[in-house]
Amino acid sequence: MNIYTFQHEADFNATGAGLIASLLHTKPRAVLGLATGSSPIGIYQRLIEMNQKGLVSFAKASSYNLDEYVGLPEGHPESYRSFMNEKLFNHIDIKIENTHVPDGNAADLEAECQKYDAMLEANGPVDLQILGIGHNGHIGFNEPDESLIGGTHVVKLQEKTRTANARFFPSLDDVPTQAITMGVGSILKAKQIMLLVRGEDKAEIVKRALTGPITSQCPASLLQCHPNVVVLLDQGAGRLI
Ligand SMILES: O=P(O)(O)OC[C@H]1O[C@](O)(CO)[C@@H](O)[C@@H]1O
Repeated sequence: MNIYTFQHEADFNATGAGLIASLLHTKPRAVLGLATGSSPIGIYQRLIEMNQKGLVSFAKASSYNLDEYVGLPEGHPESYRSFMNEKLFNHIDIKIENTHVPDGNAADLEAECQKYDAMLEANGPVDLQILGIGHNGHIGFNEPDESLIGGTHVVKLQEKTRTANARFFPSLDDVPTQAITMGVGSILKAKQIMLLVRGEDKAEIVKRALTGPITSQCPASLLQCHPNVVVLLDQGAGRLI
């Protein structure tokens, strides 16, 4: 595992964007595993700038997002599809039909999960999976539990997760209680994983995940088992490493 701690936000973003861009240079048809959250936003912004200057192209690439809330109306500003369109897809040359986010409004959520896994199986493995981490150690929305699920599934969000995300909604009651998430098995199948973490409030969980015991009570600790993980931290998140 290669862990880098950055003093300056610009270097964090340039390194993350550079890794994605060099993958696309060597493999234009790369399959990208994408994440929402605040940590990748600057990297997406940088990729938009590079794409608009002709320094990188997504024209042949495809993407699979980690997760989506269940039950938000289509076009809701806080849905992860809206986030991705707004923060990245609408501004680069990726073909929107090659971008995939689980459908949290599917009439049959179980069938939607199976469909997502079948697509990943057919078009994967993911070349580069971007991840954030929750305060409780979740990756995607794989919450700490006695056991974890390998494939895409519907998950009940923990109160800690809903509270952390309440800042994006009018009130806690408006935060969905369920989500669809790729499972840890699918995440760990990626050829390379880039974990992005910013903020002092994540320092404890970063330390537990990267140096503590490997346990389902901290899903991000499973990353210690993966052969090709790069971790980008800002100074706050890397304070205890
Ligand atoms: O990037 P941030 O703001 O630390 O947030 C990370 C969060 O985003 C997600 O990646 C969203 O899918 C979650 O796994 C995690 O809760």
